[in-house]
Amino acid sequence: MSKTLFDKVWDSHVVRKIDNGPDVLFIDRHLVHEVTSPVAFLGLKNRGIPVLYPNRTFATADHNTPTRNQHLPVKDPLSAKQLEALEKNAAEHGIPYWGLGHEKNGIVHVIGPENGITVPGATIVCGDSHTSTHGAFGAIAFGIGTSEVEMVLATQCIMQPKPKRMRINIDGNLSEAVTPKDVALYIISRLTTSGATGYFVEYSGEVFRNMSMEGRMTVCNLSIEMGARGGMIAPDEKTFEYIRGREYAPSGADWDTAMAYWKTLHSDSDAVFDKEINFYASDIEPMITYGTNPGMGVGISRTIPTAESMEGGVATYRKSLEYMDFAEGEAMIGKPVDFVFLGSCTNGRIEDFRAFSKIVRGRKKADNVTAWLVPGSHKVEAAIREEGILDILQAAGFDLREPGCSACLAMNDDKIPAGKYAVSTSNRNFEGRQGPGARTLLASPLVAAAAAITGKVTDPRELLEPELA
Ligand SMILES: CC(C)[C@H](C(=O)O)[C@@H](O)C(=O)O
Ligand code: SF4
Repeated sequence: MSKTLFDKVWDSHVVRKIDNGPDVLFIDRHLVHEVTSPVAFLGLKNRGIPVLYPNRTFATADHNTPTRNQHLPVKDPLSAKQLEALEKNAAEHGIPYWGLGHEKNGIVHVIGPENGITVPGATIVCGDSHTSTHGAFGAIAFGIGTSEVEMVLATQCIMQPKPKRMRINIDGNLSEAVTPKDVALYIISRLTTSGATGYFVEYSGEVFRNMSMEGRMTVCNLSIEMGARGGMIAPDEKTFEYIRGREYAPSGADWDTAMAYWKTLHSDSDAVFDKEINFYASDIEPMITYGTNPGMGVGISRTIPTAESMEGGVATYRKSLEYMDFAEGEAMIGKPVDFVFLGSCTNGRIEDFRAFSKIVRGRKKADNVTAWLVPGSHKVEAAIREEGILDILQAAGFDLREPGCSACLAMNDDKIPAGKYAVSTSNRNFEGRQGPGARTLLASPLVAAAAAITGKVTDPRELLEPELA
């Protein structure tokens, strides 16, 4: 029988089917961070249960971590406590732990792929919603709650109702300065933040085939922001090349066995989806959000939609604009910007720093902008130095911080002050997300770089050298 990619991976991990209930799924890889794991470990302790497969579990510190002076003790007492708890729990259960300063440390969704933990056909969970990122490799990856983290630590299984299948197809070629982030923000603006609720999405078509692995990760990362349980892309040569030789990836004869399986991981030509959606690459321009959810995005050259043009939720819409201190019908171009944040599990990878540096090369940071450039991991940081990107950034008046989630959610020292506008490459623009009262404009690294140089919302196409576009 023909199957979708999602069905192939899901069905091969079902340990037991419960009548009229969820499936019990085997979980290949479990990623753990300091925020959602302490209570789960405590639960195990109280019940006297060990971690079943410590070697399928990987722990990193990312959310509560400072992005300056990581060699010094963490000042915030709550953060310090969370980090200590994770280190202690990992040591007690024999789980690899990559704490602050460790060469493999970084944001959980950046380090998984980087170290070859993320592979096609795997089931991957983490107590974190953006676990969907790992779907870029053709894995089924989704976020879970703390009680489920405990369940996975104890049994390496999870109970999950099977989501429905959606396919989003985009053919054609992306225009100049249109990045994977713009593709994702475009999809969410069209589907809304609940448009894929109850579904697991497969992205297909030329646009995703032509995308780098980093770009695919950005798109899958944002799947959760349209309500999807996760998103995935069929693995291809690019995927295999990315994984080959990474530390936790299969090697030798295991590589050949893995490849034989991975090559079967695509939706069969006559596979049936519960919902299919088609968009066209030529309709997408560099995007920016104007409101307080990731679905409130427009092409950067457009104006803020009027309340009348919104389908329902006018009161929420108006409240959102009030929070942003924006008015209906205003142009986005030219809006003043106080902060620029380049980083997060959405856009904190090397390709994002390359894109940012393309625009800032040979120019100067605007005086009115505070810029926080935060690599997603130490490996990204090392690549930024090795590729000479740091020199370009420094010459333009920027500096680099140390890896972590940083201003993506302000659970650490990096908080955007109340009332200030931040062009941010992260994934959420909810009220207070980047700090109490902070106002977030989600965008790509190119749009962020253009804002950092001009001090206002600027179309990146104006600043790109034609041959670099
Ligand atoms: C802290 C964590 C539970 C949270 C998540 O699940 O996504 C965070 O990573 C976020 O991005 O809001
Ligand atoms: S970078 Fe942001 S979205 Fe990603 S895991 Fe950290 S807080 Fe969550």
